[in-house]
Amino acid sequence: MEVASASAEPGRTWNSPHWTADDIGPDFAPMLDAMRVFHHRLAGARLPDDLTEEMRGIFERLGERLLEHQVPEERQIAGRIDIPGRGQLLVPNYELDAVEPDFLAGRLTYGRHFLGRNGAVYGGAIPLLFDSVLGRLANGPGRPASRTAYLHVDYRSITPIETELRFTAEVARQEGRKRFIRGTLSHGGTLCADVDALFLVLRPHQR
Ligand SMILES: CCCCC/C=C\C/C=C\C/C=C\C/C=C\CCCC(=O)SCCNC(=O)CCNC(=O)[C@H](O)C(C)(C)COP(=O)(O)OP(=O)(O)OC[C@H]1O[C@@H](n2cnc3c(N)ncnc32)[C@H](O)[C@@H]1OP(=O)(O)O
Repeated sequence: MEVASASAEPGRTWNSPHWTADDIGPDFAPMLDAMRVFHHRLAGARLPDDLTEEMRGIFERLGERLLEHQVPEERQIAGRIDIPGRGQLLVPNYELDAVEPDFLAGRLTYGRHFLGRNGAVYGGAIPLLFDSVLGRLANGPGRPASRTAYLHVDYRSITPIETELRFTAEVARQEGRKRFIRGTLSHGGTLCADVDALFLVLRPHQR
């Protein structure tokens, strides 16, 4: 496996380090998909004690096995690879339908893991999505790395779980180091939330 340095490279962009499917083996992405399904079912479950105990044992044993495979951030795969979900479990998985230099559009479904109350997505999971999608646009190909300075999210209507949602993100304008990006999240014709964000291109000493 070739090891690229994410943090020491001044011109790094969205895709650096550039891990490929060869770096993860055939089972990594399906294993994460299984974990996602597990998260949703766990959030929706009332567990009997014997199953809780069995699961605790399994997780403790698997957690122990992961210890010997810990790597420094520069070699981390999670969140650094261009596969659906970017190889991590923090941000809800989404699919991109349109990828242009100044515009992205896509779809996602928040599962039960992201439930707040009454069938609605937990509010904080929405800026999480926006930071990821808008951050991806802000740090797109040919753009030097930038960091979120603010995300202003307005919740316009309840965002339902287990329902396909659509999002957009577009570069509104660029002023020097400042990239102003806005986005929307909708359900059918209903706007669920929108966002105005500022990303600041990093100065040479910043990382
Ligand atoms: C955790 C770091 C991650 C870095 C990511 C880097 C690379 C990405 C590479 C690949 C991409 C991969 C994934 C992308 C996916 C998601 C992206 C997520 C990105 C994040 O999730 S990242 C974590 C959250 N993020 C922070 O942890 C920021 C903490 N913070 C700072 O690091 C500084 O605060 C900084 C750098 C923002 C600014 O500091 P600075 O010293 O460079 O700039 P300065 O203060 O001089 O401001 C210059 C001009 O911007 C105006 N300005 C500044 N801040 C403003 C604000 N909040 N509101 C309105 N205006 C503001 C000033 O008013 C001035 O304006 P003017 O020039 O007109 O006077």
